Amino acid sequence: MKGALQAASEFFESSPKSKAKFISPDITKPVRYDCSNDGLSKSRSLLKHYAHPLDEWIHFWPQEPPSYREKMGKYAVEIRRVALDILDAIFQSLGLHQAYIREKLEQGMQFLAVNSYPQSTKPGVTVGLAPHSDYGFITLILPSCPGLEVMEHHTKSWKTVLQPSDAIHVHVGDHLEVLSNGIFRTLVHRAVLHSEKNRVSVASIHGFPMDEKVKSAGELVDEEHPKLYRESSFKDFLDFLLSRRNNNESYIESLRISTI
Ligand SMILES: O=C(O)CCC(=O)C(=O)O
Ligand SMILES: [Fe+2]
Repeated sequence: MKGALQAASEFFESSPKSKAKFISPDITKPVRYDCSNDGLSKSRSLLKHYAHPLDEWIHFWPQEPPSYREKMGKYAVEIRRVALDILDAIFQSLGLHQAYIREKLEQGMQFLAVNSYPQSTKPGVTVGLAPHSDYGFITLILPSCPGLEVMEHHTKSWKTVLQPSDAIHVHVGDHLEVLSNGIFRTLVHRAVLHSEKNRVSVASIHGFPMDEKVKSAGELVDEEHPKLYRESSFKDFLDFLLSRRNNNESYIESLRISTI
């Protein structure tokens, strides 16, 4: 965990030229650096890269700092193991057929969002990353210091996530809401700037393979519990992002089946 945070900080501190290599308007790129700070990223630089299967993607990752691939690669493998264990427990709690889901997760997507936020220069709350929910089943976040806030479901108010050292924060994403047919709810969250220091975080997002549709599990749909969401894949999610540009609809809202 220390190695991942160190690799993240050193990447953002590396020369503008070495980071610029990864800048691309194409959001489907397996590695992409974005420091444009508009829309979602109010004040954040982002390095996003695919991480599973590691052998397929690691040679696209940054080589600056020289230890980046080794440190972030080690973290990616370990955090995926934790994520799959947590997902196993979640699916078990829902009474779902494990083998099918396990198999899809084995081949599934993992990507890392490596984030960097400057220290806040103004007093009061300054948002670095605007409110959003994540697309996958679960997200595991490793931050260098506090700054994450989550929208509590029942009060609709922001709660600061306490950040004991060496702790990983885990939250539910859109596709777990779909798969569980609304039993697990996606979590809206945002990142605020720290008043005294720069902050980095590494978010690891886990889902099914790129083209695999996620739908509400058959075991959780019956006459009393109608299907609440349309099925979709990671690819559909990317298409949604590309087509959305002009409105603020969230992905999960776009999947909801109207009951009226
Ligand atoms: O920096 C954080 O704590 C949150 C990052 C995040 O929400 C994301 O990368 O999707
Ligand atoms: Fe997020």
